[in-house]
Amino acid sequence: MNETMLTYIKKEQQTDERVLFDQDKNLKPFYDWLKLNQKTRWVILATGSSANAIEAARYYVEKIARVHVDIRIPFLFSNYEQQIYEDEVYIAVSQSGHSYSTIQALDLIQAQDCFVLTADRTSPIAELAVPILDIGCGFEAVDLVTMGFSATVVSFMLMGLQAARIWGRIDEEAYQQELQELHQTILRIDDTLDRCVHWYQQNQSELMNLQAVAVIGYGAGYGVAKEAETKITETIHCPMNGYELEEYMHGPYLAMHKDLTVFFIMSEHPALKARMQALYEYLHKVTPHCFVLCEQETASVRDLSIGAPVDEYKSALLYVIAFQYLSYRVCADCGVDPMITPYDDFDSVLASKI
Ligand SMILES: N[C@@H]1[C@@H](O)[C@H](O)[C@@H](COP(=O)(O)O)O[C@@H]1O
Repeated sequence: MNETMLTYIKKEQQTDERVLFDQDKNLKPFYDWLKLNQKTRWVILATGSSANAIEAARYYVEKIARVHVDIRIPFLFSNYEQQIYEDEVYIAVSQSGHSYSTIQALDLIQAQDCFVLTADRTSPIAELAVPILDIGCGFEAVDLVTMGFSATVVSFMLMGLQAARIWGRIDEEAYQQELQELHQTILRIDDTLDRCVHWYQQNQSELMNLQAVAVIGYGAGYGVAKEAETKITETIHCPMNGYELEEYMHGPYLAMHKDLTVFFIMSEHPALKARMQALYEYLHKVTPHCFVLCEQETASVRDLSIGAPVDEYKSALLYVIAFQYLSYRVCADCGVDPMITPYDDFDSVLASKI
């Protein structure tokens, strides 16, 4: 049987559990480095889903380890931002290890603290003389990655959590509790997928006919919105943007119209959730195609509930499944194979992947 995106969405829970259990082996060079260094400016070089995954995990890492995470676009870094600062540690993230711009940017950083986080130790990025950190998810045959996104989120959160532990930001008890909470969140992935399947079925005819899409989030939900943008654009090919809540209110709202479908990621943050609710009240008078993603069960079949409270900072692991499944299912229902595109030669002609 051919593998599809769904094959890998279904593997997320067990894979993330493995990432958790294997962290000391897979992330060892970074943990060893943490014992000798205390650099608090973490520069990430990543593109596409890898950058989105770091965006989804960054606020957790920044909060628990008290570091600053700076996600840079590799091509801009290589061509315009070549200053290398001694107080920074550089982490290039590429699941496949084939993204040319990320490899090129990493190659420019010499004699500095740097690491590569990849799922393939034999890939071109792993050939650079840089310590390798393993995402630990193994090979994902479907390029439209889902399992690897989730595993990258977990890996980066663990890197932050270990920094907090090793640097004494938290004690052993707090570390164990965090680890357990992360595990409990991972153990809800399969249930969340079941909820997404049910939600999709209830709204199938509407979700199959997306004209234009906006996904709005804040905090970790912003990373989810950006990954939704990547995934929906790569698969369904409809006009699509992922926005941060307040940024949406500074211009993009002017492009709203009655055929726009809007997804509101309402993770638990007292002030921002209320602000998102206010935006929802306004937008849903303009377009009937509004969908809310939240913790609690509601009376509306349009709302996708993840069923129980989750730490806002860990919530991306659950909310992202809605957009992964949506991307897969709309293609399946429309009889489209997202792996087949008229632009199969793009990567080789433009050499964006090597
Ligand atoms: N179309 C793919 C994206 O889906 C992927 O997210 C990105 C980064 O890939 P990697 O994490 O392997 O560097 O590369 C391409 O742009």
